Amino acid sequence: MIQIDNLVKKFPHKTKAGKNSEKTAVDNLSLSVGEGEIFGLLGPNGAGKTTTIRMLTMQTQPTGGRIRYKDMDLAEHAQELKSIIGVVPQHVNFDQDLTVGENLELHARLHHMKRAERQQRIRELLAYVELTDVVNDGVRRLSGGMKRRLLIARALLHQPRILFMDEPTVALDPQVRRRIWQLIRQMARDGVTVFLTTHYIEEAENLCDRVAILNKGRLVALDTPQNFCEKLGRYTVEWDGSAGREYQFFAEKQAAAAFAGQQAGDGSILIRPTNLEDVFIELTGRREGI
Ligand SMILES: Nc1ncnc2c1ncn2[C@@H]1O[C@H](COP(=O)(O)OP(=O)(O)OP(=O)(O)O)[C@@H](O)[C@H]1O
Repeated sequence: MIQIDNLVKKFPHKTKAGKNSEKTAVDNLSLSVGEGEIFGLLGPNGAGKTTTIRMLTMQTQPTGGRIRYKDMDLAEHAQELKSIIGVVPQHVNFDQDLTVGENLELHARLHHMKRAERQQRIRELLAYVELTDVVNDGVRRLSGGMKRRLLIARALLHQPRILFMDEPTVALDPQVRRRIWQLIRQMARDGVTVFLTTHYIEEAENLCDRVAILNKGRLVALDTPQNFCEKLGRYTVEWDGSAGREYQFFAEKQAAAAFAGQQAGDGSILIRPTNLEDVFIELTGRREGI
């Protein structure tokens, strides 16, 4: 569905000495995403996630490389391919003076949808994201979670086959986040391919079929959350070492237990299932600022 080959984005940059230079935000990224998949791009701040999504959604030109949707080159078929993609931006960008319904109406008109089709689709989508009751409310009055759901409804109006979501649950509380996850899973079941960025490891682990870990613009690893954990070792032993918390990974529970047993008397020792955060830390070396 999505094929990315050797994608590069460089920005002009001034060095500390004031010299003109270039900064590579996305460095030779190649990956592919299948139809109906929920694919996550996970990385710390500045990893290049937003820049990648901006290239994939034609908001900025790549410096190099190739993007294809359904075997069609994005650079050659931009107009045609625009109709199959939807975008949920990181920041809420509605017209704040309009109601929920008016915002959707405006967007549908921009997509040249006919009146009857517009009305039906808006009704369907408001029901889908459970916002029917607030159709006549001004968007200013919506909660953060409602605004996110409205962004999703707006992005789905023209029935895109691929939905790009940049940090879909940033700054939402855990309950609202889970509600959005349900909605994303539902969309994937309905056949929409979802490509999202996140810096929440829990989001990638719970929601994504496959996860690409990006660090400093480079693809560090790509796999299913389950395979990532199995490759590292399904069991983690952690304890307070001389240099802070230390971790060791084991494929078998008995081996983890035997290792922990050798440290008898250390009250800080813990055996638990390995999670994607352990994988992320091993691969990026980052324990904070994810
Ligand atoms: N328009 C721009 N001009 C110059 N540098 C840029 C521009 N946009 C992004 N960058 C740089 O490119 C790198 C990647 O930024 P990007 O926003 O893609 O990262 P990110 O992974 O989305 O981070 P975050 O989680 O903070 O949103 C950063 O070093 C950033 O400073």
